[in-house]
Amino acid sequence: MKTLDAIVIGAGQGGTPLAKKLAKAGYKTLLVEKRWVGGTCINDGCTPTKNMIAHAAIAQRVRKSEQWGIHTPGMSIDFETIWQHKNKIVNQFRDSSVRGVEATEGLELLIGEASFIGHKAIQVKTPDGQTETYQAESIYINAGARPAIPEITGLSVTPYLTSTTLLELPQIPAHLVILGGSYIALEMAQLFSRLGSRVSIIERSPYLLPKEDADISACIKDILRDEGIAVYTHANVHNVEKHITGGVAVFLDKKHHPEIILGSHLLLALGRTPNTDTLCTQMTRLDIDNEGFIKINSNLQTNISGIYALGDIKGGPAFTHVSYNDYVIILRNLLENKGLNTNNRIIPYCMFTDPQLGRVGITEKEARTQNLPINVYTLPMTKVARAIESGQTQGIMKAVVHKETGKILGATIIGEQGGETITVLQMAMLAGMTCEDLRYQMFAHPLYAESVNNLFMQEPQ
Ligand SMILES: Cc1cc2nc3c(=O)[nH]c(=O)nc-3n(C[C@H](O)[C@H](O)[C@H](O)COP(=O)(O)OP(=O)(O)OC[C@H]3O[C@@H](n4cnc5c(N)ncnc54)[C@H](O)[C@@H]3O)c2cc1C
Ligand SMILES: NC(=O)c1ccc[n+]([C@@H]2O[C@H](COP(=O)([O-])OP(=O)(O)OC[C@H]3O[C@@H](n4cnc5c(N)ncnc54)[C@H](O)[C@@H]3O)[C@@H](O)[C@H]2O)c1
Repeated sequence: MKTLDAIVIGAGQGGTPLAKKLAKAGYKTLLVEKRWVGGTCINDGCTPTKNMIAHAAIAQRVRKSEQWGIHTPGMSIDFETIWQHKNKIVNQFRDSSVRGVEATEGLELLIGEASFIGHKAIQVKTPDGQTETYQAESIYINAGARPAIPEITGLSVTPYLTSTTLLELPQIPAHLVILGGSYIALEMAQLFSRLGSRVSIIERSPYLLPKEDADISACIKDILRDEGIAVYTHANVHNVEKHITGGVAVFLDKKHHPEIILGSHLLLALGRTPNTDTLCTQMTRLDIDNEGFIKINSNLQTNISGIYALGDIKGGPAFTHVSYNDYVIILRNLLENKGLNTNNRIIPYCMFTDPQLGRVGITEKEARTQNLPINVYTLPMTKVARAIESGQTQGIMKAVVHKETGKILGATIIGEQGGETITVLQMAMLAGMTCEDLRYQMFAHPLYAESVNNLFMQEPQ
């Protein structure tokens, strides 16, 4: 068994930079990756979807161009070019990550699947069928998650796609039926609808995006329906089956929905399952929760001293920037003794529908559940100068503010550039600024950010 200073399992968004920095700091480090360097974000997540979303946005602009006096008759979509462009960008990002790893002295990259075989010891099964064994005092687990495939009657004999396999499909589905109504579902729904698919979304909860406030979910639902996407909420899937036409049939329980939805393709967007099962975490007695996520403390340390977990595999908000920030915490604590932790991290995110949904901090319903004294400010995009000038008036700005301190607890912006504009509020939260400070702050005119003044000039509820 080979002994190293550090082993990083999974070349995801936290693991890759961590492995490089550990090696640069003089730790003899092994980075084990079972598939592709870059993990979900680069290969199956953010990069390919955001590239395809950019293509779809152009299609939509052209479609709507006539309203602006620009005539573009004869528009058509060449999916092969879109698909190849997406693949090119993904390969470019992946290759650049591989080059970065390979150029790092003291870092060994091993392609293969790691699993624990004992306390701080792993085996790696390589693609050529060999098995190698390693041990290290420090082990960092960044093995991520994969699409969840829950038990649904008939699913085992029905063809289905996941977010990963949908991106590998070299054609536009005629009718994409999506189970789930959260981030993956909504981004994919609008993307493929704009490229020409008919799209139906089936969400079990009463609202799309069940974690968001009901007014925010309703706003997103209206936007998607306006584009011709069928949305069924509060809809229970009874069973699915392969249809005689070669497509799929989804049978619903709910009385006020059609009993059967027929589509050409079925996409499961029902959350993600942590990759702890294949890691054999019991061999090193790691604490795992009921859903399979690794339990960690606020320093990202597991129950075993020297073993850390970062990114999606530890549960909590599953975003690339969270995984990256986990790496920053671990590294700076190790090398700079900073004493950083995950407590009170202000976590932003952006759903890349068009318009975007930018979010930071807590929602109104979370604040009310915690019995916090709050003021809620809202401003529809129809009152934002920049939005009116640009013809992008769908959406809403919303902020939850502590009644006594005036500090911002959370905010949501559905709007063109919503993800960028929410960052203004995130920075204000980090700086401890109050809504009073922002009400009178000077921003360049006529940016979307300028509407932060107007948001806090509204009468709060
Ligand atoms: C379709 C889609 C779109 C998304 N869009 C966004 C977005 O716009 N913005 C955003 O912030 N987030 C987005 N996400 C979420 C984001 O991709 C993840 O939160 C992020 O990639 C998590 O990174 P990670 O570091 O935890 O792990 P991952 O990136 O998942 O990396 C884990 C790596 O570990 C490897 N691995 C697993 N098991 C083993 C093993 N036993 N041995 C060796 N290697 C192993 C895997 O092959 C993988 O490469 C999206 C996700 C999806 C699916
Ligand atoms: N822009 C972004 O940052 C971005 C984009 C895509 C994905 N992501 C990340 O990927 C993760 C996974 O996304 P996701 O959308 O798959 O999962 P999710 O866990 O966010 O949502 C799953 C949805 O499926 C619904 N559902 C569950 N079972 C169902 C059933 N049987 N029938 C109908 N609906 C059902 C749930 O109510 C929920 O709305 C997210 O947590 C997110 O952090 C981020």
